[in-house]
Amino acid sequence: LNEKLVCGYPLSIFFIVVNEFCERFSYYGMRAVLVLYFKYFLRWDDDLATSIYHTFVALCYLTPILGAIVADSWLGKFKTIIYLSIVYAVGQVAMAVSAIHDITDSDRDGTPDSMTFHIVLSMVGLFLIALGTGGIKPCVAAFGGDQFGEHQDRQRRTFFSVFYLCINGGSLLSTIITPVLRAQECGIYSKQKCYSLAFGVPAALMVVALVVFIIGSGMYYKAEPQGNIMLDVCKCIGFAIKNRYRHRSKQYPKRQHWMDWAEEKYDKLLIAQIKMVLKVLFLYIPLPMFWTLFDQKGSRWTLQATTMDGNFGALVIQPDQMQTVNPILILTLVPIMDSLIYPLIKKCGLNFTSNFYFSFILSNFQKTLPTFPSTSQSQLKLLNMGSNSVTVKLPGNDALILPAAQVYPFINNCNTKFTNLLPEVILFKSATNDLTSKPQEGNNAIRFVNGMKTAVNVSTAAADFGLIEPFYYSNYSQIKNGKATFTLRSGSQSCEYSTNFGFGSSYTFFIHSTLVFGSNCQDSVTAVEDIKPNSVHMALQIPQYFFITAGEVMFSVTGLEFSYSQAPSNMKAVLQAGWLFTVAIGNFIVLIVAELAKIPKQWAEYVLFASLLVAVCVIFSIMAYFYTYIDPTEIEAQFKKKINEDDEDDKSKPGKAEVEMVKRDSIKCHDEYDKATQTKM
Ligand SMILES: NCC(=O)N[C@@H](CCC(N)=O)C(=O)O
Repeated sequence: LNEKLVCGYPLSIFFIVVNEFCERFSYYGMRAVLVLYFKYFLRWDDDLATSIYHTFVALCYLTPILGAIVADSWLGKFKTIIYLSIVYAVGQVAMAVSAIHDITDSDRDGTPDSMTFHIVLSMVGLFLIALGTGGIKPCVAAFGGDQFGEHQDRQRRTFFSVFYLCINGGSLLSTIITPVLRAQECGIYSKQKCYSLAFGVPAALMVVALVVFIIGSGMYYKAEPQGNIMLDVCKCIGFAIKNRYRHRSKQYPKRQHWMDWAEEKYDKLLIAQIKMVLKVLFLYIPLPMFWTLFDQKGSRWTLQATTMDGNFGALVIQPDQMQTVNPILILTLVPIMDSLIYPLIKKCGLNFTSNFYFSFILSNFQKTLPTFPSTSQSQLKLLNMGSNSVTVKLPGNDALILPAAQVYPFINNCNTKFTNLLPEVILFKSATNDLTSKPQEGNNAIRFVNGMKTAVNVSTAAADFGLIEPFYYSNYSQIKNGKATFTLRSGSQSCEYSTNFGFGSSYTFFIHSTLVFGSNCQDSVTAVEDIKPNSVHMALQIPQYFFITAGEVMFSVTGLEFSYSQAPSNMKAVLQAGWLFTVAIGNFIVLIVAELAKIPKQWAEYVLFASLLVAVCVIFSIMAYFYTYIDPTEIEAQFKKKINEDDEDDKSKPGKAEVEMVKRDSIKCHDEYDKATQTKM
């Protein structure tokens, strides 16, 4: 092993953790703006955007198997990391290029003319990123673990904690930075939201990650790959199953483990190693449920945040920025757990090496949306633009008294026709122009209705509503939260109207016929609330972030180290990939339950997930109780020693009796393995 030590730690791990920091910056930075890119750049709807997003995340956690097989069986971890990092960086560059709208904007109107080009290039980019990020992920963690000697167990545990901190440091920074970059405007012919920059910076960070990793090259301990181990494993398992089936009759004595049926053909060391791996993989079965809940931060929880109030006083938080709570909590909780809680638990004599905590989903639902018409209905709004109340009689309905400057929402069957309304009563048919969902990104959707006999121009610093004809209305414009001042103009005369906005509301502003330009027009505009502003504060999401992150710290950091320490030497990356595979399954569950099953009530979906997690938690606790810790290095050393001794004996006294003895010894050694794994945790 590498002997260059700093404070008892190999110097090489410095390059590995910096590489991980940059790589995670690249991954999470790109992921933070991905759904918005699908929605606003590629113009996909919510469902398609969410489905492709979760499919991509799931793919990123499926490809570790590929990377691990290549690393453990063929190229070794070092070369696999280098080659796949190049693939990864190319993918990130492809994403950045796919987001340059000018490439296909031949008419220079600000929108791409060939969406197919952008879709194809971004899908190719995402595929390469999934291959790269997933492929190197199990290799980097295991490669870091490889840098420690047998006597450095404590340092290796600390390494995995620091490794996790770097993951979250990178993710925290990028989740803050890339949404800011995305919000900038850039372009050659026309200025648009700068997704290319938001993808370009992660691409640059991936190149930095690769360069840092290469700089450390001379300092790493590089374990040699040990042949096509996965093929051997599959063949060995296949043979054991076949052999067991062939000897299913009662006349054959039972063996301790079904894998022992491979003994006739396969090396006992390989069989023992497969047993170690299978034992751990069996323990992983309930784990995807944790990731099912965990990975909804990026979708369901962010969508929930769009319906909440993000005003934290001096700070206004955007819905997608709430995700940064997770890395912030990780950066705080990991040091507290490592330096305080775990040592305290150890002092109390409790064994707490394998933890699995469930989190509670605090589902806060809000009724800020009005009742919208069903598909067989239409919604009408009656606006009285006059200065006196009027009585309106609609066919088949009682007479309505409509006060001055008021709106009356009215649901009716599509086919009813209304005629002969008073000139000052304006009729809106909502199917064509009313907003029926919360405005995006916590913005407010605003429109104006002109009740004057002259055309009025309305504008603010952020939006231009254009010239509104008499008794007509403008399109909706998006206004951010806070105070907005609208300038109302007719010819050379103007006046100003100011009001405050919260998050996620929709208003129709009526300009009265009595408005006099040149004076204060504050009293001559009436605001009618179509959709209430978000009333539940985003801070209420913090407890749910806290619980899920506390669960993550106890479960995921230890799980990473557990997967390394319990894996045989030739399958370290493979077991890391098995661990990551549970994340992929978790995301597929989200895809199936949340996206395809479409449970109508969101609270019912949350309750379903939380109940499943409680059940899984109980099952996992029982499984973990019966799990016995092993020391793969020691077991492998015992086997190797025995094999060497047998070889020596074979050389000096070849003969049938000796061969039998070797066979017996081998079986004894195998029994020792079984005994060694009987001790409970
Ligand atoms: N806080 C998220 C995080 O740290 N994620 C890690 C680990 C994921 C895992 N399944 O181990 C990451 O590497 O992104």
